[in-house]
Amino acid sequence: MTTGYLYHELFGWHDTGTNAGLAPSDPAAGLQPFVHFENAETKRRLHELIVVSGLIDKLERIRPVSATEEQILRVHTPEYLERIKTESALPKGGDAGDGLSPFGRGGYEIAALAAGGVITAVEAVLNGTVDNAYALVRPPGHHAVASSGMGFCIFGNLAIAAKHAREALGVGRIAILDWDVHHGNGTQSVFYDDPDVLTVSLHQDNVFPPNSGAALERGEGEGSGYALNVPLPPGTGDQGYLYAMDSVVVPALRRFRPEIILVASGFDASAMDPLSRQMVTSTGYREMTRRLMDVADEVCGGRIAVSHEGGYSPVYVPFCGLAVMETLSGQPAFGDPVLPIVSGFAGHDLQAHQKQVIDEVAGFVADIA
Ligand SMILES: O=C(CCC1CCCC1)NO
Ligand SMILES: [Zn+2]
Repeated sequence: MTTGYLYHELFGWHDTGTNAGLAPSDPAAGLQPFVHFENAETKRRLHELIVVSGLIDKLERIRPVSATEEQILRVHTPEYLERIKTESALPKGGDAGDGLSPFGRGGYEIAALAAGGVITAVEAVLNGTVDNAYALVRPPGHHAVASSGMGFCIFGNLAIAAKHAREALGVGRIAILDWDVHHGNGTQSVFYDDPDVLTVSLHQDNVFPPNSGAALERGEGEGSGYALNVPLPPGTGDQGYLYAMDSVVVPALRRFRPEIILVASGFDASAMDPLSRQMVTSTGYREMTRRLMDVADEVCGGRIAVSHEGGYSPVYVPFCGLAVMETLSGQPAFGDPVLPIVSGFAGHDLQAHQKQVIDEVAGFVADIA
């Protein structure tokens, strides 16, 4: 098993400042400066654990190539691209559009490298250089829509890569699984009317974006039935996520039979994340990856390309990310010292109210032709 791995130190230089990802500091309102939730630390710590654990020696290092304007414009409007480039040239940078997604000077070049990194990883899987790949990129991308960034995202990294695969490389059907704890609204919006791109999002119910990712968001026009959303109740743990994999994701992929599976891999569903209330452990991520690989072996020669999204626990993102990459590469577990704590939490078993939500969405899978 050859697993590609892509990381670049420039991703750690994406400057999101000290507005905590909430609002600019405002002493009168009691808002103190605080590092942005989306900062370099969790990604850098994951990269360093990959190195220190020795897993790096079992991975095929892939060097990112920046996305071209033409590639970015397959998803984003010219006006949006020009605004990002203009603000990126300013001494203090700018914001992708919602006031929560700042970037420093040169932010455009780093965001283009992130999008291009995912393209590079997808190309390596499609051309057989590697069997599967993990692109540890930053800034994230799954919230970005055509005319704006949002939710810490600037460009729709995975959407741009999927468009490239289809329009430049002639790939037919593509499935995109989003297990970031927040709804993959941006990716979904790009392909909402496209029956050749299946988007499946497993997320905590109505966290971000607000009022986004309901079970009845199923696509539109020709794409009706090719968007699946599983809005999981807060507190869902490993067994709830694995039941969603077994009941919705795997059956949908079997019916859809993509030529490659892309994954928006956030670790903010983990049991130690500050921006959500789920309880997934490294074992949960390991098992989710295992199930995905098994169905990928069945339907698309094992072709999987993963793009890093959210995840804000400096302590636990590293171990969750390592578990995914160990599984992708077929390597033994290095160990997770946090696991005894989080796996002991009550509520990891599948709960009736979680099963009810998942079973409702499972009923939609039959509409995939
Ligand atoms: O991890 C994220 C960012 C979510 C935050 C954006 C504003 C409040 C929650 N999206 O996947
Ligand atoms: Zn997220």
